[in-house]
Amino acid sequence: MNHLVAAPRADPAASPAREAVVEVDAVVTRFGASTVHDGVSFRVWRGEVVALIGGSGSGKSVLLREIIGLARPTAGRVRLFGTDVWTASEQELKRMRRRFGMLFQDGALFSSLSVAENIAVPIKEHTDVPEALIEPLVRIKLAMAGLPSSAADKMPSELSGGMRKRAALARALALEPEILFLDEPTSGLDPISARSFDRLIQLLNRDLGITVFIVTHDLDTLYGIIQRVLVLSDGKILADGPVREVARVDHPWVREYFHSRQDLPR
Ligand SMILES: Nc1ncnc2c1ncn2[C@@H]1O[C@H](COP(=O)(O)OP(=O)(O)OP(=O)(O)O)[C@@H](O)[C@H]1O
Repeated sequence: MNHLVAAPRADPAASPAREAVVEVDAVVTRFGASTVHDGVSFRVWRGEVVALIGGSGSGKSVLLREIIGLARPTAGRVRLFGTDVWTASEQELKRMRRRFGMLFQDGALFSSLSVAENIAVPIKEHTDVPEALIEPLVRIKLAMAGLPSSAADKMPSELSGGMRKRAALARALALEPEILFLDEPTSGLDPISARSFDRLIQLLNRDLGITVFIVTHDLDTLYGIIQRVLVLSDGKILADGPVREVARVDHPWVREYFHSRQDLPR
C-alpha cells in the first residue's frame, strides 16, 4: 500500500509550472534471487528538498546509483532532466553529468590529491575553464561549502570528518549543479557539525535554488530541513509526503523509526 499523505505529486499536468528533475518509474532491481526494488515510482520536482528513508538494506543507495547512471535497474525507467539515463547517448550522459553533484557516503575524495586538486578534477574534466581561473573558482567552492581557503592545500587525511564532508560537498558543487544527491551526509558527524551541515544544505537550496535529494537515517535532518519524505520499504515507496504526516503512517517500520526518539515533535 502506498500511503500518499500529501496531495499527490505524480501528475505534472496538475501543475504545468512544475518540472520533474528526477523521474523513477516502475523500477525493479534484482540481485540473483533477491528482489530489492519491486516497482518503485516517484518524482523529484525542481527546487525541492526530498529525503529517501528506509531500513538498512532496503535499497536506498542502490536506487541513488541507478538514478545517476552508476547501476542499471533490472526493469523500469529512470529519467534525469527528462532524459532516460539508460538509453542516453554518450554525449547526453556527459551533459547530464555536468548538471548534478553527488556526495557519496564516505566522501570518496581522491586521497592522493589535495582538497583543491579534488575540487578541480570535475572542472578540468567537464569544462574549458582556463587554468588561471581554476584556483579562484576552487576557493569559491570551498567558501560555498563553508571551508576556509586554508583547507585548499590540505590532504583529505589531514581533515576532520566534518571537513572531509564539506570538501566532498565543495567538489559536488564544482560544476554548479541543478540537483545535489547526498548519501547519508550527516552520518559519522557530531550533532553540532551535522546540524551545521544541514543548514548549509538548506542555504544552497534556498539561496541558489539547488534541488536536493538526500538518503538519510538522521531524524534531525528530516525535521530540520526536509520538505518531503519518501519511505522505501518492501521494495516499494510506502509513503510520500511531509515529515510530520509520514511519521503518522501506520506501518511497523515507520512507527519504530519515528518513535526511536521521544524528544521530537509528533
Ligand atoms: N552489487 C550488488 N550485488 C548484490 N547485492 C547487492 C549489490 N548492491 C547492493 N546489494 C544488496 O542490495 C540491498 C540494498 O542495498 P543498499 O546498499 O541499497 O541498502 P541501503 O538501503 O542503502 O542500506 P543502508 O541504509 O544500510 O546503507 C542489500 O541487501 C545489498 O546487499
